[in-house]
Amino acid sequence: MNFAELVAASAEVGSTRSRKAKTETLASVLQRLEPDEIEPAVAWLAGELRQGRIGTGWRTLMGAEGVPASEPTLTVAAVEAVFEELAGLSGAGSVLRRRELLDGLFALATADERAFVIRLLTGDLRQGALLGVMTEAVAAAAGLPIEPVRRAYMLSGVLPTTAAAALRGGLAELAEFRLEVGRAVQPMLASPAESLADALAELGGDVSVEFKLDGARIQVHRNGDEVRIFTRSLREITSTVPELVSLVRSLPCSSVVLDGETLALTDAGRPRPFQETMSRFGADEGDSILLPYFFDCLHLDGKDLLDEPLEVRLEALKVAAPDNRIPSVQRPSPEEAAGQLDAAMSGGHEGVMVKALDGPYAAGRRGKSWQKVKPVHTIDLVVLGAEWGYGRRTGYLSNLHLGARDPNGGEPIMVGKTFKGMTDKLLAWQTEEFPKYERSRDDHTVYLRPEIVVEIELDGVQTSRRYPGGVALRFARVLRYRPDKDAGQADTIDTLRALLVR
Ligand SMILES: Nc1ncnc2c1ncn2[C@@H]1O[C@H](COP(=O)(O)OP(=O)(O)OP(=O)(O)O)[C@@H](O)[C@H]1O
Repeated sequence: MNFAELVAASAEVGSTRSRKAKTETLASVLQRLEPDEIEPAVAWLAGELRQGRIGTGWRTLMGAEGVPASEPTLTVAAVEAVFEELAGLSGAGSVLRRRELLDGLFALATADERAFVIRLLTGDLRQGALLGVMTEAVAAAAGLPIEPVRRAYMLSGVLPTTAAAALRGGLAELAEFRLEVGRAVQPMLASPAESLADALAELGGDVSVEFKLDGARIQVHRNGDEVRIFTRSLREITSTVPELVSLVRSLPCSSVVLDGETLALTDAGRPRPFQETMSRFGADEGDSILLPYFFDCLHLDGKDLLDEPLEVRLEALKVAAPDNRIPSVQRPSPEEAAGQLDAAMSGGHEGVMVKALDGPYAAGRRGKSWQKVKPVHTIDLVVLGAEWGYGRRTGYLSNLHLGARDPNGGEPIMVGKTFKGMTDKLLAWQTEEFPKYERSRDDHTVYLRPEIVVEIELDGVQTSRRYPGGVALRFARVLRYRPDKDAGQADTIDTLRALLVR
């Protein structure tokens, strides 16, 4: 396929708010691709490179000048070949070769194609929010129902691979995706419940009511002595959490996949701040000790359990990790369930999860069979920009512009601003970190690529004429940043609108 067609389709997807129009445009591109072009094209349309980052900063790119081509001649395959070579470069001569490759590519590219390549290589096109729409487009293009595509995506964790399988091999090839010990799957998510009583009323009595610990999600894979640990967004963190690795290695089983939450505790046994847990997911090993609290078992000793009801998975969990389970009660009376919520809150935790005991592990989407009950209302929003502070905050990036996710895969929709809840340390961090995501700036504000997710505590929302989504936050304050989430996992404008009616 001509690269120009893909570039035009990407622009078209970006310029409409309609989910249907986006899906149709994407599906029509997918149908016209050569088999080898499917994977790169799906990645690019979501603003990603299959090769990850390929070391071409702004500076290198801006050096590539000259008159753009007047006629498009590049193909998707030809552009991918250049990216492949760029990704493989290292050592002596690589700077020169990079320059040559980019110059060669730019000489053949039209102005639109150049702009697309630059935005792709700098991460400016990255659109986690588009993944849901893309999954639907893959199903439509392949003429398949959505469920098998979603399931294969959950099992592979990689949409381009899933798309290639769906389009080239249909249902038969999708069915070949299995849970593979060692390869992360998309985690199952929960829906928010209004209250404990509501969750119990909706799910009936056959539930597990578990502490909702305020740590960070982990997915643990063990095959014999080999252990791998992943975050919520499927990033591998095995090397930074040695204490979890050795604990998992000592569990009484030979192969296992566990889902859980990890956190560090104070000497008094209370949870340490979330930031401390997250910092252990970075490069440094830190000095706090992380403990795992498992709540699900997806595989045990050769048997896949994804399609088994939760009750069976919890039995397996009892066998695999008897001493590292999250506190839970099964089939509680309403009083026992309320007692569980009280116990969680007085232990310094976030709330409880109420889970249907007959539900399979349905990943990737927010289902009703897991419901979270949290007395304090928080939402995850995308940082769109920050204004320079004044007075005591002069020189610091302070007032945040906040956006909710567009469920149809468009740019986040601005819903308010806040400069509340920030410590001096956080202000310093924002000032240092935000310019790395800069899209543009004016005298007052640095505008950012929509990638950073922040958890906001709020009193509610109100209707607004000023903001484009028709809703604005009321008394919003920063609770913490969520480096374990990307913009595709932020809360949607619909979630905020639903708060209007409360
Ligand atoms: N017992 C539990 N069962 C499942 N998830 C739990 C449990 N305790 C804590 N969690 C955490 O809660 C999250 C599930 O809530 P949700 O699906 O809303 O994800 P989230 O958006 O990260 O949640 P939140 O923003 O409320 O922390 C999980 O990702 C996990 O990290």
